[in-house]
Amino acid sequence: MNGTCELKTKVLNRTNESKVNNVEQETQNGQYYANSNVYSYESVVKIAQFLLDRVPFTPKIGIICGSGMGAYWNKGSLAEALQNPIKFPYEDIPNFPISTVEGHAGQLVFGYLSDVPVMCMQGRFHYYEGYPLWKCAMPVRVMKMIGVTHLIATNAAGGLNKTYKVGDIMIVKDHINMMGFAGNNPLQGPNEERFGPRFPPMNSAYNKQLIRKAKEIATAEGLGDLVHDGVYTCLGGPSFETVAELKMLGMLGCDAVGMSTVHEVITARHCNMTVFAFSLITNMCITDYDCKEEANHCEVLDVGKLREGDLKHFVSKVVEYMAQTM
Ligand SMILES: O=P(O)(O)O[C@H]1O[C@H](CO)[C@@H](O)[C@H]1O
Ligand SMILES: Nc1nc2[nH]cnc2c(=O)[nH]1
Repeated sequence: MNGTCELKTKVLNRTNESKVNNVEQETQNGQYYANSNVYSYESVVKIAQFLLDRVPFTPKIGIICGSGMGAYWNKGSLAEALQNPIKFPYEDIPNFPISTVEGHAGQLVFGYLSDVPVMCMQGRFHYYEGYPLWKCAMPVRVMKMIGVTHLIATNAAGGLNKTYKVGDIMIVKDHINMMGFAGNNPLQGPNEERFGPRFPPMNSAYNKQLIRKAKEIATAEGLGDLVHDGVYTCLGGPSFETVAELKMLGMLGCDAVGMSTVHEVITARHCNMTVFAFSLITNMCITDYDCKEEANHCEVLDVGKLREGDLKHFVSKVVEYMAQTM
């Protein structure tokens, strides 16, 4: 595998400061909230318009590729499989953050999956990269402004549920917003009603019909043994969890743990997108003090590579089904 576990040379200091300042200036209006989103509604529309001006179709399905699933060296990966792709490196999109994590190529790709137009984030943004949650989730709003109604969020996660195995797929049926417990939420700050309501409900965040159908698809495609549904939780990272933390998360009812997705889903539901999400279980969480193994990002990327064919096939079928229901 090319480039496994070498930190990208593109690091935060390549962020275009003047671009970021533009957004801040548009939104300050004499009031600045340190913890709140500096992307005004208009600035998100502008980003969407920049992309719409350059793409001859408008996708209704948006996909976020998890670690290893959107790596540029994984030629068989989901993002690399889009037909007739039009690619936008993040640094070329006005006011967009950049990806700094190995396994996240750092580009938006528009193209066709099973003849259905989609847009795909080949690389997402994480809190531990230094981005606030509202910035990590901002591209979801761009998707919405482009016309996306259905979000597929994928991630790599550690398996807490003892019945899971490395390489399994956990369809997310619910999440526990641990960062929210600590008062951190992507919707913090003044609410922009044009995106959604001040107090969005989350009890039906993950579409039940899609969960049911995805399980049927998995069975029909011979992936039934790999697929579970469960509860995902996101911690801030970048450190992996201690044994005590993992034991606690298990007791709380978490089946898988990662460092993403929850803030994207909250933002998507806030603007009324239909959400489907799944985790690729890339490692089993270590809850035994005598275990000599340690969690590591190489393993996460390697399992993404191993499962790329199955995941591409699974997502293509889910996309086909979604397109029929629109
Ligand atoms: O959630 P994604 O981006 O798939 O990646 C997961 O894998 C990385 C750790 O190996 C972390 O970024 C964690 O969030
Ligand atoms: N927090 C966390 N994120 C992950 N991403 C992939 N595996 C893991 C894990 O074990 N813990």
